[in-house]
Amino acid sequence: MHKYHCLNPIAAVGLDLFSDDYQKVEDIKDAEAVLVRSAAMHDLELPEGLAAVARAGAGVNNIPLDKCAEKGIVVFNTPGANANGVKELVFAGMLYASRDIVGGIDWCLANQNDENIAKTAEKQKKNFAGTEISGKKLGVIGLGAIGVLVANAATHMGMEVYGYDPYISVSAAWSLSRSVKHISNVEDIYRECDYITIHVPLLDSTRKMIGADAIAMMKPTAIVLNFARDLLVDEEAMVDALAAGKIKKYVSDFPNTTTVGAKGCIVTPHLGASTAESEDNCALMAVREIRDYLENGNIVHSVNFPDCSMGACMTAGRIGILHKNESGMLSHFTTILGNAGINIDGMANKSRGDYAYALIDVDTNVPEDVLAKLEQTDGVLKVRKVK
Ligand SMILES: NC(=O)c1ccc[n+]([C@@H]2O[C@H](COP(=O)([O-])OP(=O)(O)OC[C@H]3O[C@@H](n4cnc5c(N)ncnc54)[C@H](O)[C@@H]3O)[C@@H](O)[C@H]2O)c1
Ligand SMILES: O=C(O)[C@H](O)COP(=O)(O)O
Repeated sequence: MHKYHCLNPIAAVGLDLFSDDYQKVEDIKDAEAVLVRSAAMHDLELPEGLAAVARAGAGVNNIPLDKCAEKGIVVFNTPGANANGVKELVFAGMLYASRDIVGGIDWCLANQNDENIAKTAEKQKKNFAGTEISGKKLGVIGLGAIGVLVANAATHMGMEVYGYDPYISVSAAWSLSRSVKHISNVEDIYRECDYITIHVPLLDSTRKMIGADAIAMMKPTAIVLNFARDLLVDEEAMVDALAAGKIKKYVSDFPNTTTVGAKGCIVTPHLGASTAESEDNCALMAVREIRDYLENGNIVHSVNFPDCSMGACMTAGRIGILHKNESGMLSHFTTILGNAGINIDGMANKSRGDYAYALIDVDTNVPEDVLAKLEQTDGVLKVRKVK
């Protein structure tokens, strides 16, 4: 019986994919797999039996990836599964920032008891007027699952779109509209664009990527949208620039004491992926990833180990070895198995940065003492007997 624990509510349509061989447990200590959305895992004690964490979503800054890797815990996310939900909210943010829609709604509520509200509104509406997005320049920083959808949709809204992503994947590049202008210097976006939207992961290299210098380059009419993570932007500098009228609006999906209530800030409560469709897509993908790993040893969409897949096991046994990406590891494994008289039928070994994974199909059951020898090999993080 495989046991899983949910650190956040996960959509039922996903959990329903678990077969009768799976049991939901209330205590993480008992879990072989964990499903999580944005719950902070950095300070959690990770149980010895934990084999996999699936983030039902994109951002994994709430998960200690290296600590998990060192303990042989494979972390997955669900790339693209909530991208459309975010894309739609980005357009809502652009439109909300273009006219004072929030101020207008507030005005209507404040005047709800005015019998002449219809007439008064006609006089007051000029206070909430703004501009249109069609014909404006949009800069998209980060052209992954979300950035590509935003960029492409913006071209259909009549916007002139600039895209910046020095690490763009081949599949994202194929998906990107030919109308999107390729920008190789992000400063061109800061200087030229009316709307700037950021869609990069929060990493050490991207923290405060939009800093005071970048903000100083922007037009006084610029609108910045941040549906990625608040720490990507120097928000103190942003709030100062807004107060001084140096830029027009900052739209963020990440409420905090710096931005909520500050002049020019429109803040939503992390709603990007909070749609039925996104929640279902993420849950389905996350559960499939966990099942494929626990049942077949396959790693698909991991963020701390390489992807490595051999389909379903058709031989007598299969083992998965999570190990450091160091020389000589494979020869240790083959020697230990060979000395035990175990023939290797098939094998895949993939690496990613400091970590690697070997998936080995064998023609006989692998006994406990052989598994122990593999586990005791220097550089081995965890050995899993899949079959
Ligand atoms: N508001 C929400 O609810 C919500 C929902 C989903 C994702 N997100 C956030 O949005 C981020 C992006 O999501 P995604 O699904 O598009 O991820 P993704 O991995 O598909 O795309 C990220 C892109 O950023 C690019 N990138 C990385 N560093 C860069 C840099 N320095 N400059 C320019 N580009 C860079 C990568 O090459 C990649 O193409 C997530 O990491 C997450 O933090 C927020
Ligand atoms: O990175 C993500 O996928 C988003 O920030 C969504 O987070 P959530 O699943 O907590 O809504």
